[in-house]
Amino acid sequence: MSDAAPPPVVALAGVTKRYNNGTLAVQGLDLRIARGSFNSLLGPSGCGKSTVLRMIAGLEPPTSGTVAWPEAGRPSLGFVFQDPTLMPWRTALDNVALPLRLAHVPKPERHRRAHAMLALVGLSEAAGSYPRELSGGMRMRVSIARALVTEPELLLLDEPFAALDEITRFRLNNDLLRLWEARRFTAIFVTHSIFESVYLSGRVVVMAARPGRLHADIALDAPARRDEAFRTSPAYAALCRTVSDALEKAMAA
Ligand SMILES: Nc1ncnc2c1ncn2[C@@H]1O[C@H](COP(=O)(O)OP(=O)(O)OP(=O)(O)O)[C@@H](O)[C@H]1O
Repeated sequence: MSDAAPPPVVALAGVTKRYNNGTLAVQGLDLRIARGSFNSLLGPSGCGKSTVLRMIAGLEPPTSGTVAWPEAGRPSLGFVFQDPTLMPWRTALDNVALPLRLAHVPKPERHRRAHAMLALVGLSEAAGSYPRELSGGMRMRVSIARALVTEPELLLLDEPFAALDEITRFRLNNDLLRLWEARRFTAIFVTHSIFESVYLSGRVVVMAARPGRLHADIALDAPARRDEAFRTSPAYAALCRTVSDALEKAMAA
């Protein structure tokens, strides 16, 4: 047995992104993401968080530097956006089943898997409902179920809960954690919220803006199980203070 750390799922090395209009969105970013970890990217508006996520997803090429998959090649990916982007003319079940349909999974099998995912996000009752009949939180649950139905190894989430009220957001934070505990996908979660990043992640990567760069990389020594008791604990408050201090420095940097 070797003591060497396992290779990361994804490794960004010296990644710079300059858009065609000249905006230097990200400069010289080095980032390694461990398998099965839950990571948040936190930073002020415009610091390049979404750009980093899009480069990892392969939706945007870096201008220089590399995005490499050292482990076993590029894993399967799921992407959750801030807007649930559901098809209004399809039921919740059919929206969740869509990636399986695109992958030519036979109908009985895709319905079985879509039903199982809807059950996992607590929406069994809503399988036959259309998006307009669902609340914002329910629509986001459908969107998460759709991203997870193919059982991706890497889940990328770009401020998925930003448009939701705080109570729904807290509930969905818990849902996401329970899904992560059950499935142990690798997660990279973009957020503006210190509280959310600390609640969800084992690691918070704080970015600074203009140009977007890594400012601080904070490992969170928090209980294995995050729940409402953790949210109201002194340990949580102390971790939020640590991350808040780092963010304040990032904004002044
Ligand atoms: N397609 C694009 N073309 C040109 N500039 C872009 C493009 N996408 C993003 N930018 C610019 O790149 C910078 C980083 O944007 P990005 O959306 O990655 O930041 P962010 O940290 O995710 O911001 P926010 O938190 O506000 O969503 C910003 O200055 C933005 O205006």
